[in-house]
Amino acid sequence: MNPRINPSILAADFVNMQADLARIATADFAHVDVMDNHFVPNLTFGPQMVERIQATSPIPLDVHLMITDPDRWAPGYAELGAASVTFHLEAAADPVALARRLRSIGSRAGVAVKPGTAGDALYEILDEFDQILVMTVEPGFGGQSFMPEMMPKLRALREEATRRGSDVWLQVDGGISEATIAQAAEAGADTFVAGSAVYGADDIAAAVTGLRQRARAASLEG
Ligand SMILES: O=C(CO)[C@H](O)[C@H](O)COP(=O)(O)O
Repeated sequence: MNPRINPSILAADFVNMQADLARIATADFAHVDVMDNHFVPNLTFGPQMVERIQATSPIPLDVHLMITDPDRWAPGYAELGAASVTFHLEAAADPVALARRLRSIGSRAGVAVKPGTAGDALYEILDEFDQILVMTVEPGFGGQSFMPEMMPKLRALREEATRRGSDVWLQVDGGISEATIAQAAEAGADTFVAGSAVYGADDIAAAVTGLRQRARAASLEG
């Protein structure tokens, strides 16, 4: 497994975004949290800002939409050129139609599930997605504690993907650090979002490398 490390720019300095994007150039994707203060009780930014981030980022964008009515808004983020667009299963009226639309625009289609949402709702529609995001905190804020109780859901999704011969990426987001990443890797995650653990480090490139190494070692053992 070649783990992907996606720093969450929720932990970046919003008024020095260009510099903070440059600091994560050795990572795989910049994870961009779009929050609308409806689906989650926090507000970040919308398409105008994401368009500028897309133009400025040295690495592709992994957009995570924590918004209501993604059926209406998600395609616009794919049209901006985001490499992946992930919407929440809980918010989408027609997840399959939306995933197909995102793929038709040229973006990877992702679906996210909150901690209280079961993963098995996705089994029958796994092939419609390029990545599944298992939230390991309640979405809305950075700096929260990792929820190890999400690992059975992640493990079951990995087993189901393997059983179906699916190459879907399994992503985790929330509380990922050097102390927690191994658990998620052992349970089957291959893509790791980390905000505080990356932007809070003195040496960001070393933090990205450290997370990658830990995930790779754990996935080999797991
Ligand atoms: O989606 C998110 C919050 O909803 C963030 O991406 C996530 O919380 C990352 O922050 P940290 O690594 O500090 O937990």
